[in-house]
Amino acid sequence: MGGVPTGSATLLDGKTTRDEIFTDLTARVAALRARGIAVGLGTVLVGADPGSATYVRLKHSDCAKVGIASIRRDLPAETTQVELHAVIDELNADPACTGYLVQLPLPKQLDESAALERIDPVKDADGLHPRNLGRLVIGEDAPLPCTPRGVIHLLRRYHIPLDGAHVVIVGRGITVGRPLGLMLTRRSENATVTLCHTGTRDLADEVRRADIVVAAAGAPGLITADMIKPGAAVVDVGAARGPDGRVGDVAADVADVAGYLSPNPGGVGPLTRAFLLTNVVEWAEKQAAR
Ligand SMILES: Nc1nc2c(c(=O)[nH]1)N[C@@H](CN(C=O)c1ccc(C(=O)N[C@@H](CCC(=O)O)C(=O)O)cc1)CN2
Repeated sequence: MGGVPTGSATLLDGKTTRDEIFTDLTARVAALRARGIAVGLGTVLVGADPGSATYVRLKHSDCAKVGIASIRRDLPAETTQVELHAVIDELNADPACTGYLVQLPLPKQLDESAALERIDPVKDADGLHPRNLGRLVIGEDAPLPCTPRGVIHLLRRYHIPLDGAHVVIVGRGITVGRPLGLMLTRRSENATVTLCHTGTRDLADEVRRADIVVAAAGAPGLITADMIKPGAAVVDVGAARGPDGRVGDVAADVADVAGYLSPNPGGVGPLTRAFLLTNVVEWAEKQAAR
């Protein structure tokens, strides 16, 4: 589970793909700066979850690489909803912060939906504000959630056909499964999607029909080799944390059956970060064009 697969599948290399995106973003940020337009990404991290702390740290080091200013708000685990909303209001009002995110998950005492709704939708770097998710549902322009953007970009980068493909997504969360299903069924992607979850009966039968499997359940080892159609593309977005770090949903022997497989780490994770920066740069470019 997780790590670099050793079977015959072609690896979907997220790090190289991320570097390509960063090269492009660096030039676009410089072009904006030359026109006097600054781009600034903010993060709000509540508590000390080790996974979340790592992701936030990496997001800020990415900003430095492409020339985006970054603003950090790290709050204690016992932060109240009122205190969290005050920080969100502050970032909404800060002109140096052109886009930001609240790192999920939040500690149990906090209401995630209320926090996401409090973000100014034009500063929603993650595409998770209900107005922006609603715009995705009705096919209007909006910032798109970063991990689904990363999954689609990685599949396209390796020329894996989406048009007419049967994609089985395992996981119904708001950061991956639900928005990915909406994005893959747009006319531009034209895939057919089955959205599975922990309550799906005969999960193995559903997965076996897929040309492309996206595993985003956070259940280590859930997807095994016997569930994979030979030659299928398998994208592992699972993000459980084991004693040795991040652990994906896909068992190691899937690499012997799949045609393509994303490593985890080193697959979609780096692209989640790349598309976060892409969202803020795209927004700045749209503003500049108005
Ligand atoms: N506000 C949000 N919260 C969360 C999101 C999100 O899109 N917005 N998604 C996930 C976590 N996530 C983004 O924050 C994320 C996941 C993975 C990575 C990443 O770079 N992973 C690396 C390994 C990093 C490491 O552990 O050293 C990889 O897979 O190679 C970045 C961001 C939940 N929360």
